Amino acid sequence: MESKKIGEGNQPLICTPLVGKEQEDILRELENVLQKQPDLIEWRADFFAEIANTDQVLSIAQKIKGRAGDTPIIFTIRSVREGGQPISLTDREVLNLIKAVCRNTGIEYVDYELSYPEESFKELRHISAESNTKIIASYHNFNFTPKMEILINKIKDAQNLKADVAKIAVMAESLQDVLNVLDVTLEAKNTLRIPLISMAMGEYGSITRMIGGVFGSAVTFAVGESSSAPGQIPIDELKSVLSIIQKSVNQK
Ligand SMILES: O=C1C[C@@](O)(C(=O)O)C[C@@H](O)[C@@H]1O
Repeated sequence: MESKKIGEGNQPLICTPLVGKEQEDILRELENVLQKQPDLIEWRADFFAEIANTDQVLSIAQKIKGRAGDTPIIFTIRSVREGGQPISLTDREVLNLIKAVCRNTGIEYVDYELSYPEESFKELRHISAESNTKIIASYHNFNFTPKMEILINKIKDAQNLKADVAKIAVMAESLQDVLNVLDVTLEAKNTLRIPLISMAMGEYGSITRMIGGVFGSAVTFAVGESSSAPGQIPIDELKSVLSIIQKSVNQK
């Protein structure tokens, strides 16, 4: 299978998360998920019980990378501030771990939140450029959908920080929120130099996971085995929806 890159092609890529707590759960989940043939796999390492053990994290990351073959991997440590699991690492330790992943695993993408200081971003940019690891600069709001202007600014920040990909995930509390996320996505598609991954979470938000690609979202997250956020749809169902959309919409 040919390896797909975020932002290439006119179809959104489907990413499935791994959320196991122990090594054996993660590797078993990986086997199941691979059978469903996602375009990308995200390892949500904040779920891993031994995240404070760098050697363990690197060893699992290498195993995931080795087993996934051409399917690119995203390494993510989602902070509690943005809806992740509580972990014992400081922000500095998180940065050091992500740098170690860049240097030692061959993983293609690392997620780094826009809420980290600009200096940390520059440090990561420097290291990840050496290893050719791409940075996804992300913003999450698990409570509500901020004003469109705020979302646009987050996306611009990602580009200004020289991230390779921008990502926004916000909780939709209404259909208007869904429209706003799609509106921002279309605007970014027409004005941004880097690809955007956008989605809304929750019941309403699941609409964006199906049609976000039409408006310019480069990736949509789906359940392979377990969900990592509210509103994610099982990958098989999402694939059916996307193939119908692909047939009926000429995405340029
Ligand atoms: O940022 C995202 C998007 C996400 O929050 C979602 O809503 O699908 C799921 C997370 O695992 C991922 O890191």
